[in-house]
Amino acid sequence: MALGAEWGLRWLRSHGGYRKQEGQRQRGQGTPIWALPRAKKRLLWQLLLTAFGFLGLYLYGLRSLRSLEVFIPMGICPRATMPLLRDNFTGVLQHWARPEVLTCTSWAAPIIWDGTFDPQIAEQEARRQNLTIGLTVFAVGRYLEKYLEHFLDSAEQHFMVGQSVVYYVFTDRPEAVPYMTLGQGRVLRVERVQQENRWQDVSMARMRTLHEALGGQLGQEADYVFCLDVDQHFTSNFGPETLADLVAQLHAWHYHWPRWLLPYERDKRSAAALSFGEGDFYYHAALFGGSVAALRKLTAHCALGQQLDRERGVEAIWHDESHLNKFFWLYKPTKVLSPEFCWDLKIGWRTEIHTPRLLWEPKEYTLVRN
Ligand SMILES: CC(=O)N[C@H]1[C@@H](OP(=O)(O)OP(=O)(O)OC[C@H]2O[C@@H](n3ccc(=O)[nH]c3=O)[C@H](O)[C@@H]2O)O[C@H](CO)[C@H](O)[C@@H]1O
Ligand SMILES: [Mn+2]
Repeated sequence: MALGAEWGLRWLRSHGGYRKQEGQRQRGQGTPIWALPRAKKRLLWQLLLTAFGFLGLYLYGLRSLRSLEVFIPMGICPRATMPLLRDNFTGVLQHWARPEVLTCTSWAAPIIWDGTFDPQIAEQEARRQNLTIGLTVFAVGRYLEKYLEHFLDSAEQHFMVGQSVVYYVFTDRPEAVPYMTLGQGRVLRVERVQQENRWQDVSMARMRTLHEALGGQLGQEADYVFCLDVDQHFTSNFGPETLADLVAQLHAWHYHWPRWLLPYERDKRSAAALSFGEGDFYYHAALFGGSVAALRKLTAHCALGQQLDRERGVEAIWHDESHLNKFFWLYKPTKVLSPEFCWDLKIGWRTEIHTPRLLWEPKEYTLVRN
């Protein structure tokens, strides 16, 4: 406070000085900076310093403020729940390996963190079950050139390595999909979708398209499916330990936040609305997955909610993500992935993030969005 007052006084003083010098200013137009009167120079410096100060706060201050959120506890698993915690592919989870984070939900679903599961056991189990795993991704408009190749390349290196995988690329320009040499047991199918006028519509239209695909060939050939955004890439092993009937991803920016602060849709007119007592976690729409039957239900629910909103002339704040969050509130995921599975480097370094599996690409909306 005292500092602010001091700053204000100094500013007023120098500003007054400026006014006094007004006449001089007009006479001396075009005067170089070193020849400016003292008061003006002081004002100039103060403006410059303030601008740099705000820039610094914006670039580093907010980030350091954000890094304090790790001290907001995520909660702990009840002791009675711990022995029950199983990964459907690795068996009992070693939740004691990660005491600093939340490893289960209140409905006893595991939250998968690095170190709590054995990836090799999961791989063997998936092979034993002879599974085919689908990976869907949309690359419409400029998202195709910007992200698709890197996304697929990285998936070849890290996504379900050693398993049968079928990629489904949905795009408005199938001919522009880059040619890829795929590993054994992996195929890529390209499906045409229409371009939409707004990027929000491309994002939301995914739910209906996925619903139809899951009812068709994709649903017949895959046992489990993951549906991903294209503006990210795999950086480490993303294997069968992530599989379950209904899989949700904790949003990297919100996993420490108290529930009432989470960016759910609050407008009651929207089908996605959650009131302040509702919601478990904030889930990220850039990654969700599950069995074909569960995903049929999820995509039908979200597509219908979006349709109802359109008819009422409203749009949920985070589009398909808002509807997804409503769905996961009503129908709880059977497995939750820690933010390690879909991390944003912009958040900065955190001890609890051991091995990021997917990384967000830097957001370059002006380049890719309409
Ligand atoms: C940090 C942030 O702001 N996150 C929100 C933002 O995610 P994003 O900023 O990550 O959205 P986005 O631009 O990645 O769009 C979602 C996905 O749709 C596809 N796509 C989208 C537009 C397009 O013209 N072509 C195309 O192919 C593509 O696969 C893309 O990855 O928006 C989403 C949809 O509302 C969610 O609400 C997210 O929470
Ligand atoms: Mn995205």
